[in-house]
Amino acid sequence: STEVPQHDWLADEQRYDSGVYHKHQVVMTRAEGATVWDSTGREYIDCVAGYGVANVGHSNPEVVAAIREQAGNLIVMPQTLPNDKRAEFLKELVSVLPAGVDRVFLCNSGAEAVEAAKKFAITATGRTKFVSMKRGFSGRTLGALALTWEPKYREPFGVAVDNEHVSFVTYGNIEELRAAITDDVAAVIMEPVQGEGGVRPGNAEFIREARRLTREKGALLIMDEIQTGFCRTGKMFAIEHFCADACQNADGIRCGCKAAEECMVVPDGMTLAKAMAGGVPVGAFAMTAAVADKMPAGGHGTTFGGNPLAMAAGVAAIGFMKRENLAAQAAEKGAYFMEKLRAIKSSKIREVRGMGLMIGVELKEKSAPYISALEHDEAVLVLQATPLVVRFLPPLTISKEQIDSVVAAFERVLT
Ligand SMILES: Cc1[nH+]cc(COP(=O)(O)O)c(CN[C@@H](CCC(=O)O)C(=O)O)c1O
Repeated sequence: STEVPQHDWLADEQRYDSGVYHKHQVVMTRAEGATVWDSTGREYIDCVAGYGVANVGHSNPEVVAAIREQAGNLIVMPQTLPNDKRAEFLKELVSVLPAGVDRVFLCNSGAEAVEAAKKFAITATGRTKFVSMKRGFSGRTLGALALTWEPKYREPFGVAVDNEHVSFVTYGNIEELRAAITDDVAAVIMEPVQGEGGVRPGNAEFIREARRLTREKGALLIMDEIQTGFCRTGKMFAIEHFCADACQNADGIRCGCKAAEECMVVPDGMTLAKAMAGGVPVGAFAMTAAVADKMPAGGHGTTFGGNPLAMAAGVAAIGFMKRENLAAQAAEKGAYFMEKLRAIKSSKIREVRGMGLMIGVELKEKSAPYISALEHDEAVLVLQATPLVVRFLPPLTISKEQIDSVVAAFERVLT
């Protein structure tokens, strides 16, 4: 049952929490697939999925079984001591990454992956400047925050956020990008589809030019696939949408199949996290050998990175994605979802945009009241992505019937 004894969990969480989060007045106790239940037994359709983490569905049975088995065998083992599950995960992950991006630093979150990316880029190039994107989001830790555009996230921390070494360019603007990549730039970092910044898909010309310019200038290209990765956008990784068609191999799950120097988009590094282990906290900076080999031994580290529990969950999650062809599901359901949203006749909608099941609806007014109405009146959970955008990040296992219910609910709250 999802109902828990009527202890006031909400009061306890609010009393002891740090206070950084705006707490919704609910207590979520169980989830399965794309459904969540609260402590009163109320059932929700979930288009939050833990901020785009539960791609394989909440409590995916294969992931749960893998966690159960591993928990009984071995939960912790630091990375100085090799482990079978970690080796299996690394092999499975590299099998779906672009060719040549086959050395991985394992950690426990997206921000940690970005922090690692910065350090590896510095040792790989001997440079310390970065180019990031306006409206980009890289994380909340101080190093990742310096690459994150939104001033309200950075301002409270003043000069502790190192803005001296970061320049921001308009996403998609090749001229600005060209001017920003000076000889002291270690790396350009960008999301193939900007998520928290309002669900803004990139375009092939910009991404290919970023690849060409960074190669020319001796800087790294780092693609942040923390939110777009693992089937979310209709491909295993979003950069595959921007490969030249000729580069797509038969099963389409792997780009960069050409030699790296020819490939138009294969990055020097990719930051990964969120859905990678089916919901268990995990992060990674995947990179080429040329980048990995320049980091001094012992130059970075993490206690929990590569722990056998997360690794076992990750092996199960990636296996599920491949076997269920989850990327194709996301592509098909995403097209269906966006078609239904575009069919809504409402003067409040400015634009429906996205890729696969990473969808944003930009309204002509603040989205917060509609997000709140969806939760309270319609039992549908959705996210914001800047003040005007409603963001839908459902589990990729969501059913067409659930999509229809979400669209009908959205239409009702807009009228
Ligand atoms: C592209 C991207 N990069 C890095 C991160 C940082 O990952 P982590 O350290 O594991 O949170 C996130 C989190 N994206 C969520 C931001 C949540 C927050 O406000 O903080 C999101 O898009 O909502 C991203 O979407």
